[in-house]
Amino acid sequence: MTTMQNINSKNNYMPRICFMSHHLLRTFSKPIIEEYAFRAQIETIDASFEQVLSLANERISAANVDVFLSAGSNASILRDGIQTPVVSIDVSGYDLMKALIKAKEISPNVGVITYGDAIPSLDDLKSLLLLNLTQYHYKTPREAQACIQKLKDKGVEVVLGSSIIVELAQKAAMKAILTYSLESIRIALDQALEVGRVAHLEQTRFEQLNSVLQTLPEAVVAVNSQEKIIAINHAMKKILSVESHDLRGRTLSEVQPELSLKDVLQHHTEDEIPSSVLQLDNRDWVSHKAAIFENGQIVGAAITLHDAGTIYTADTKLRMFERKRQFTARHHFGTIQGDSVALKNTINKAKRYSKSEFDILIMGESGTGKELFAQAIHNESHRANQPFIAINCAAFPETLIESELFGHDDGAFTGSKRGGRRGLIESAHKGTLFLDEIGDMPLSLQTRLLRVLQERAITRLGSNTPIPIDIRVIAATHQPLKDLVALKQFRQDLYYRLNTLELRLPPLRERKNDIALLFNNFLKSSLTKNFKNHAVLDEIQHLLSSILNQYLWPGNIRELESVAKRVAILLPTLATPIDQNLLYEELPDIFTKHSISDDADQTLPANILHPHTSPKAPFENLKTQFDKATAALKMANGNHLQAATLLGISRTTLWRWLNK
Ligand SMILES: Nc1ncnc2c1ncn2[C@@H]1O[C@H](COP(=O)(O)OP(=O)(O)OP(=O)(O)O)[C@@H](O)[C@H]1O
Repeated sequence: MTTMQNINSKNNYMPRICFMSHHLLRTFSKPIIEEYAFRAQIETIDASFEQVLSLANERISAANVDVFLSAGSNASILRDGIQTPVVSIDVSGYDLMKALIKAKEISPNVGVITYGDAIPSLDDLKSLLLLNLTQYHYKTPREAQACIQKLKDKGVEVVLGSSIIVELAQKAAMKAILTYSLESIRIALDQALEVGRVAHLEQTRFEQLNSVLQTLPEAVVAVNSQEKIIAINHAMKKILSVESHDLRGRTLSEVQPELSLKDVLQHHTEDEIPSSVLQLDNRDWVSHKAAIFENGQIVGAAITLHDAGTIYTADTKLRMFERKRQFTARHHFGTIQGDSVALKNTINKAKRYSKSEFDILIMGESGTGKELFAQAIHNESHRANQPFIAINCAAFPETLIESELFGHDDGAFTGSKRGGRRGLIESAHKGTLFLDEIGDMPLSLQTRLLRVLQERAITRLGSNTPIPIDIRVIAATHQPLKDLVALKQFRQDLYYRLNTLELRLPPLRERKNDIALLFNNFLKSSLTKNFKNHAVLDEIQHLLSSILNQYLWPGNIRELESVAKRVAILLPTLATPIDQNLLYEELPDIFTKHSISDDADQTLPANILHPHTSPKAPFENLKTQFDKATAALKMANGNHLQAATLLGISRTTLWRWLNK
């Protein structure tokens, strides 16, 4: 029999209590249940032993119970079999005493039958109340029946116990007294109200979290400390091809051994567990496992699966985003540091060039700021709000640079993107195209580039249709392009086309006035915010000033910047007076004799002092680029930058030659 009492009020939540008891206890409790009808929704169900769990699970599945209220064996069965909280009606010492006194009025031969264990304190009451008291306990209905029989055989006339015992005793024509009191039932109901309220709050919180879990694109499943599934989202159910009801009471390892969380539960680690890749449902997944802790105790674990395909796509998008960022120029003339007349003149010239629409050729050694100037010119020009696209011609193999620059049409080559892809020249439409290391551009591409510059139209690879474009080209090189023209390595017509406006950037050794300023600025911006040792800072600036001035700076400002960074890392470890040996160790290039300009005329080949002279001597007799590169490296004692400078090529080109 079931009865649902009262309805729920939205503002004042009434916990849903399921009172599961033997019908005798229900009848006995009726007045109290009625008393609580306005404080809780109480459903009373008559059940005992084997029916208890299935009836309870029905309520749980229908999600209409917060707490179970039960007594004796029912309470114990429920506690063992379900996760929902269970409050039990307990027999107090006072209840027992009252029942025993009542029993004594009937007969001095009294039997007490309890569920589970015997009550040790009963023996004291025995002598106190002058009773002939026999105590038995049971676990199953059969044992309960056997206890009754044993008492009867002993001549016991009155039996105390739970409602099941009372019923069995009455059937055996014995007198019986229910040990529970109305007061104990009231106490249990009060407790159930509180537990039910808390359980409801927790359930609401769980449902909120669960609904968040359901919206996640990642597949998630969580287990308790016995690895039983406690939460799972749609994405995970789909991968496992299961429904929620298939999962009840099952461990994750049973459902899908590959996702087993037993290792996490056993290893008790709060450290991050490395992710791994697995295959399920014909797809690759990146899995993350983590333990769930509560007050320092491991209470469960969770596993998340990320679709590897989605990760690849996200990675590509991030790269695209990164690439887009490369399409903007950060620098302007204000960021170009230096007070030297040589630099000021160059800046003024560059500013004038910015206002014109002609293409520009920037010449200068590696690290003199060619890209910096190109960006500044772009930002000073009327194209400032349009794309600035930089491409390093030395960094790409010929085949790749062609499609990077010109783009391709659908099916232009194996693996070409469907729908085609626009190249960098097209992407620079309305803006500036910066072609760094133009001297390294293959001849075939020089021809195509010239056509683009003359016709102001671009034809993608695999297409015949020219697309009109409006770009300004700024090309840069550290190589003597005129010499390359003479050697027929650079097209003369392209050279004249590009150098309509020519900007020569002075190497650092030609503007020594700027060295200290640049070094100090780079040093300060590389120091950590909490570095406050001004004495060390002053001493290092003083110690290095003349050394830095004498050095040739083959890598120019880039090299100066990296020297400043190395010093910035060293500074926090130094104390005054500074141990100069530490400086020698950290900056061997700066301190080597070969680097000092006073000696340079005797010790270095001519082209390091006059970098725009031809790279031929002393390597012109060597046949292959590899031989030239290794010979230069040997001469530069393994220093790549110096070797590249000796050859008159960029470091990128040096690497390329070495890999040939
Ligand atoms: N005058 C300057 N003031 C501040 N920083 C500068 C200056 N000149 C160059 N730099 C810095 O030096 C580094 C090298 O500059 P950039 O890349 O423009 O040189 P580059 O001549 O294009 O070099 P490469 O030929 O090797 O490509 C960059 O970090 C740049 O910001």
